[in-house]
Amino acid sequence: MSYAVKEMFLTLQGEGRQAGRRAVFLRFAGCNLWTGREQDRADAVCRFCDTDFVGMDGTDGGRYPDAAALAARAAALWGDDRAMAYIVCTGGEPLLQLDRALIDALQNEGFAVAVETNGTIAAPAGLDWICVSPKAGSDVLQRSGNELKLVWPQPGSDFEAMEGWDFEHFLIQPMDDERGAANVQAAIDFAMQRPLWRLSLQTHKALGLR
Ligand SMILES: C[S@@+](CC[C@H](N)C(=O)[O-])C[C@H]1O[C@@H](n2cnc3c(N)ncnc32)[C@H](O)[C@@H]1O
Ligand SMILES: Nc1nc2[nH]cc(C(=O)O)c2c(=O)[nH]1
Ligand code: SF4
Ligand SMILES: [Mg+2]
Repeated sequence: MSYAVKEMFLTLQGEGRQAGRRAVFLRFAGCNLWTGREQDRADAVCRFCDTDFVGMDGTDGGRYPDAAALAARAAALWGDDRAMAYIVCTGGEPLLQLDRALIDALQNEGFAVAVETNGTIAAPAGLDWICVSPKAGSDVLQRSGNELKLVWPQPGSDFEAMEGWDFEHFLIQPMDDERGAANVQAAIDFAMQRPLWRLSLQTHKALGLR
């Protein structure tokens, strides 16, 4: 199978329980909850997305013909010492494309393979780290994983039901939009009221990292 990739780059994971970890980011093109076009945002299921995932025009973007070719380029971005090699598959919605063949190829290059998903598509077997970020108004099929990261505030999110899902970590992350500091305060209030949940900040934005 071929893969449509928006961009790939080396940075630090900015969010969640792996924040601060050196990581290759593999951003797939396309999402099932928004076209990515601004004129469609108001009618989308997911309306707060902070990411351009349209097309294949970013750094190291393009259509990769097979899993081995994509994994080889990711490995070149990481460098030669693969002892702690870590790749975050994101998007867009990575589970539209990430399959067992690509997970195997990435692991053969020495990567631990993480995914950032909206949870509407069940994850393939073999992943090393699963982050599910539910979107209000969508049906979450993937109810297990390593971390559940809820962007807040999101009216209509059933966070009490989520607390019964099978995750190691529950994170509450302020929505980055024009309300800015009010959303940060809302997330702080949430974490203060519900000790199961920890605050997750998008540290890469504050630090000027990609
Ligand atoms: C761009 S999404 C791509 C992966 C997948 N489609 C998903 O939604 O999880 C990566 C992460 O950024 C989060 N995110 C997107 N827009 C955001 C925003 N405006 N503020 C805070 N987090 C946001 C998502 O919830 C998700 O956890
Ligand atoms: N540094 C950095 N950390 C991130 N964590 C999740 C991201 C994403 O867009 O999925 C992201 C991103 O785009 N950059
Ligand atoms: S599901 Fe993820 S990639 Fe898709 S629009 Fe929402 S935040 Fe963006
Ligand atoms: Mg991002």
